[in-house]
Amino acid sequence: MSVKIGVPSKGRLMDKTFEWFAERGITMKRTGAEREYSGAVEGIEGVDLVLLSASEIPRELAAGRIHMGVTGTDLVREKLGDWPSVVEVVAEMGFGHADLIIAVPDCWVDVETLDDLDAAAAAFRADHGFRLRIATKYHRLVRDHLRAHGVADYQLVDSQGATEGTIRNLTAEAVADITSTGETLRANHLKILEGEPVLRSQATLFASRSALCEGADAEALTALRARLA
Ligand SMILES: Nc1ncnc2c1ncn2[C@@H]1O[C@H](COP(=O)(O)OP(=O)(O)OP(=O)(O)O)[C@@H](O)[C@H]1O
Ligand SMILES: O=P(O)(O)OC[C@H]1O[C@H](OP(=O)(O)OP(=O)(O)O)[C@H](O)[C@@H]1O
Repeated sequence: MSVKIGVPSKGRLMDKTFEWFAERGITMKRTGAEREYSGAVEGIEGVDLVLLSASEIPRELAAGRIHMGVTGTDLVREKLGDWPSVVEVVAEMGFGHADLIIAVPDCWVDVETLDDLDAAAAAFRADHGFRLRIATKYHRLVRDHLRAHGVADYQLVDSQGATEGTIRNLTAEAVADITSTGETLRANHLKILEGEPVLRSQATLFASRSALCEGADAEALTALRARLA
């Protein structure tokens, strides 16, 4: 079986991934019609390109349906429990940098840190009779981070996009989301809590540890690993 590499199917992550492989003598390109998700690999034998949503790449690696895959560290850590036993980090690729942060409205002048958030959450519950809501799609990472910092009196509400808008829409009081330039937070009058982010993420090339991968062409895999080393 050829070696299958999963790559994000569109946008900057795809373009930068293609550039990264090109710098190592491997040409990846989309083929077919403009909207057709088919691709090809040149410059190395026995390697196939699989174009996928970045958020589905962790699951495909875990299942062993792809042997290698490029996606953000954030998505692998969020979607795979005990991720080091499921995938191996082959290379951090030096692009797609983003921080997973927790943010609250600018106007919450008494809330600058996680300790402040904890106090505000207790007061919020006493005032409103329900727990302060934090909108996010990163449930596992945010829950672990808040537990590690002793924040308990909150609830997560799911938001799969436009998360910074949930406060304006009155469906959450705080958000936990990825930021890179900070523009979306500023535009929505939100400020990041002080301290380390929940996670610093970047685009990373992962290899699957799944037994299903054992069928991959060993020669092609060795040649590919050597090229990427
Ligand atoms: N503003 C940003 N700057 C840098 N990296 C970002 C930014 N937003 C998201 N990312 C990163 O890009 C990766 C893909 O995120 P995204 O949520 O867009 O993927 P997706 O849900 O698979 O997209 P789609 O389903 O639309 O194909 C994640 O690892 C994330 O950290
Ligand atoms: O710090 P910034 O540079 O402003 O980037 C941050 C934004 O980028 C991502 O959203 P995306 O554009 O992927 O849309 P989404 O909200 O639908 O996920 C992320 O969820 C933030 O909303």
